[in-house]
Amino acid sequence: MSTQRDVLSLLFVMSENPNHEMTYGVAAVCLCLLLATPLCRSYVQKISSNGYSIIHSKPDIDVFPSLIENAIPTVLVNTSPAPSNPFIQPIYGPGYPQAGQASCAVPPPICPKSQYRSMDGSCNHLEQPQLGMANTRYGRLLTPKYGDGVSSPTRSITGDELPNARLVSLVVFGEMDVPDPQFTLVNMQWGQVITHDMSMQAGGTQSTRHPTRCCTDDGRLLTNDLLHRTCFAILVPPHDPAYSQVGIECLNFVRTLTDLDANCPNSQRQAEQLTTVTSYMDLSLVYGNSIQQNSEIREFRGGRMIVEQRNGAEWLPSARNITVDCDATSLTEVCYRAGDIRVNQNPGLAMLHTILLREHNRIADALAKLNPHWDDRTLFQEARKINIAEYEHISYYEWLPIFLGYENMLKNRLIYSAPKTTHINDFDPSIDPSVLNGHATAAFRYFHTQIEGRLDLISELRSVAGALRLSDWFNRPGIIELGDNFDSLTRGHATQPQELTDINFDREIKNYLFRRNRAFGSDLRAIDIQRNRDHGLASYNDYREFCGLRRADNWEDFTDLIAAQTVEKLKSLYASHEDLDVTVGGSLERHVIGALAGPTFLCILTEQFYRTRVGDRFFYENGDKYAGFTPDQLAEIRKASMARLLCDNGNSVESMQPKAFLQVSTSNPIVSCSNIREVDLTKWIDQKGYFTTAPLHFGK
Ligand code: HEM
Repeated sequence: MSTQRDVLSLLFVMSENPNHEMTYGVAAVCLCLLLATPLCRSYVQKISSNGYSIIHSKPDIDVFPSLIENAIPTVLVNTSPAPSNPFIQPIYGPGYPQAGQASCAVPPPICPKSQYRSMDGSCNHLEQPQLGMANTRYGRLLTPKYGDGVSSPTRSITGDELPNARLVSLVVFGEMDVPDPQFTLVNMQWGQVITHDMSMQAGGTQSTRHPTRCCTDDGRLLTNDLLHRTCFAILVPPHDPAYSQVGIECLNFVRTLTDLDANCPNSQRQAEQLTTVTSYMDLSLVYGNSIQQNSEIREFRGGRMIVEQRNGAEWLPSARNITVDCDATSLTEVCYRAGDIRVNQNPGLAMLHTILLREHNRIADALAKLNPHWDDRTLFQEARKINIAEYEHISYYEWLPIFLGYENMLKNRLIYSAPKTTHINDFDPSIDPSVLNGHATAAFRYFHTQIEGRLDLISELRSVAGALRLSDWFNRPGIIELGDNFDSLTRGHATQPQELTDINFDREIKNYLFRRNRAFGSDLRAIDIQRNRDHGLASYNDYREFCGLRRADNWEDFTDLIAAQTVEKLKSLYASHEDLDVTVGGSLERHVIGALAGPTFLCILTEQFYRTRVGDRFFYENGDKYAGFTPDQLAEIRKASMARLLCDNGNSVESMQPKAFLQVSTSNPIVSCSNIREVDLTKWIDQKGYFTTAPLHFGK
C-alpha cells in the first residue's frame, strides 16, 4: 500500500467517526419514493420492506463459480518449511479441540436409532451422518478468493496486498461509546453463547495466549526464518494512535487450519477451514462436542452435570490446567472447565455458562423427583433435551427477532405464529446445516459492535453497586464468584444498555483485547478483517450480488447502502471497489428497518438461521413421534424466557423485567420472578413408566 494512501487514511482517523444514521436511511427511502427512479425502487424494495427471501435454494459452490476469478499466483504468507511448532503437544485434556492440530471428523459407520442428539452432531442427518459434526468444514455460499487460488490470504485484484487490517479498523470504524436506547447487554452476551455453540475455527484459542508466536513479546515481527507457516501477523501502521505509544509494531495472528492441513477425505483444490464444534444449536458449549469431552463434565449421578460447591452456590468445575486455560496469576485462582474451551474468555460469558449449567441440574433434579424410576442416563438426556429446547425457543422467538426482524423471520419461515401445542415439521434433509464461513467470519461478527467495555454490577433495587473493566477480566472468570458479583452481573447484563449496533467498536476490544496487564492488547476489529482474508471470503461486491442487490461498477455505486463519506474513506484505502472485504462493507450498510444489520449481512444471517433450523432433525418444534415433545410439553417449552432463565439460576435474583432483552420501562417493568411464566415440568411425568412397573406390585 502506498505511503500516500497511508497518510491520507490516517487523516481520516483524526476526523470524527459518524454513527450509523438510521434516520438518514429513512429519509433516503422517502426521497426515493418521491423520485421513483428504477434504482430507488430497488433500494426501497430491498431496504424498507424486509423484502428478503432466503437464498438457500440457490445451488452451492460448484454450480456457482466465483464471480471474479482470482488466480494471482503470489503468496502472502511465509511458506518456507516450518520450524518446529511450539504447539504440537496437546494442552487440553483428551477429547478437547487442540490449537495447532486439526483432524477431520469420521461419522460412525451405522447410525444407532436414538431419540436424543449425539454429542458430536453425527447422525442428526441419517443419510449424510457427518453433516454438522464437530471437526468438519464450514459451509460456503461463494467460491473462496485465495491469493494463490488455493489457500493463501486474499489479495487485491491488482495483485498487491489488501490495505492493512489495523489501518482499516482505525480509519473506517470508530470507538465512540453510544449506548443502545432499547436493548440490554444480555443481547450481546447471548449472541456470543450462540456463536460458541455454532462454530469455532480450528487451530486457535480465541482467548488465551496462542502458543504459536508471530510477534516477539515486545511487539516486533519475528524474522522470516522464525515465522511459523500459519503466521499472518497484523502489522501496526506508523503513527498508530494507541500502539505507537509503546512501540508495538505487530499483533499476533495465526491462520485457521483447513481441510488441506488435516488431509481430510474429499478435499477440493481450494482450502476450506475447519470448525471444531457442532454446527447445530445444541448447547454443545454446555455439554461438549464428543462423548469423551462430555464425560469429563458429567456427574453420572441423577442426570446431573459436575458442579463445585463454594460459598453456598454451585459453580462450573475447575479447569484441569489453569495456567493454560486462564490468565491466572496464582494457582488457586478460579478457572472453569465446560463444554467449550472459550468459557473463561470474559465474565459475562462465564456467567451465562454457569446459568445454563445450573438450568440443566435444576431440570434434572425436578425430573428425578417426578420420575423416581428414571436412571441417570434418562434423566441426563431428558434434562439436556429440555435445556436445549428452552435455549432454542429463547433464541428463535425472543432474541433473533431483535436481530433479524420479526416480519423477516416469519416471511422466511424461521419462525411461525402457530397455536402453542402445534408442532412444526419443517425438517428438510436437503438442507446442509453447516455453519457458513461468511456467517461466522463476517456477518455474525458484526455484533462485536454491541460489546460494552464497562460491566455494571446492579443491586436487587437496580442501583449501580460497581462496575468491572472488561479488559481487566479477560480469561479471569473468578471475579464472578466474589461477594454478590454473580447476581449483580446477571442483573447488570439485564439492565445496562448494550453498545449501539453501529460502526463503533468499544476501546476495550479495539485496543485492549486480552491485554493481560499490559498497556495495550489486540484489536478485535482488525482481527475480524484479517480473518476475512485468511478464510479467503468472496468480496463485499460478490456478496451483494449473491444477495440480490445491485453489483457495484464503481465506488459511488456503494452509496446506495453506505454513507458517501464512508465510501470516500474506503476509496482512500482500497485499490479497487472489487477489493472491499465483506466484513468491512457489510458492517457499514444502513440497517434494514426492524433489523440490526444491513441487507447483505441480513441475507447471510437469515440464510444461516434458516439452515440451522430446518437442517436439524432434533429442532425442538419438530413433532417426530420418537424424538419430539408431546403437544403439552411443547406448549410448556414455549413459555421459556430469558427473564425466567436468569431468575431461576441466579444465586438469589428475586426480580426481573419479563422481557430481559429489552430495557426496563413502564411497559416492561421489574416484577417478582414468581410472576414470570415458568416451564411446568410435571408435563414430563412418565405415565408409561408407572404403568409398566405397576403389574409388579400386583405380582402374578
Ligand atoms: C465480550 C464479548 C466478545 C469477545 C471478547 C469476543 C472475542 C472474539 C474473539 C477473540 C474471536 C476470535 C477472533 C479470531 O481469531 O478470528 C471471536 C470470534 C467470533 N465472534 Fe466474538 N467476541 C465477543 C462477543 C461476540 C458476540 C456478541 C458475537 C455475535 C453475536 C460474536 C461473534 C463471533 C463469531 C461469529 C466469531 C467466529 C467464531 C468461529 O467460527 O470461530 N462474538 N470473538
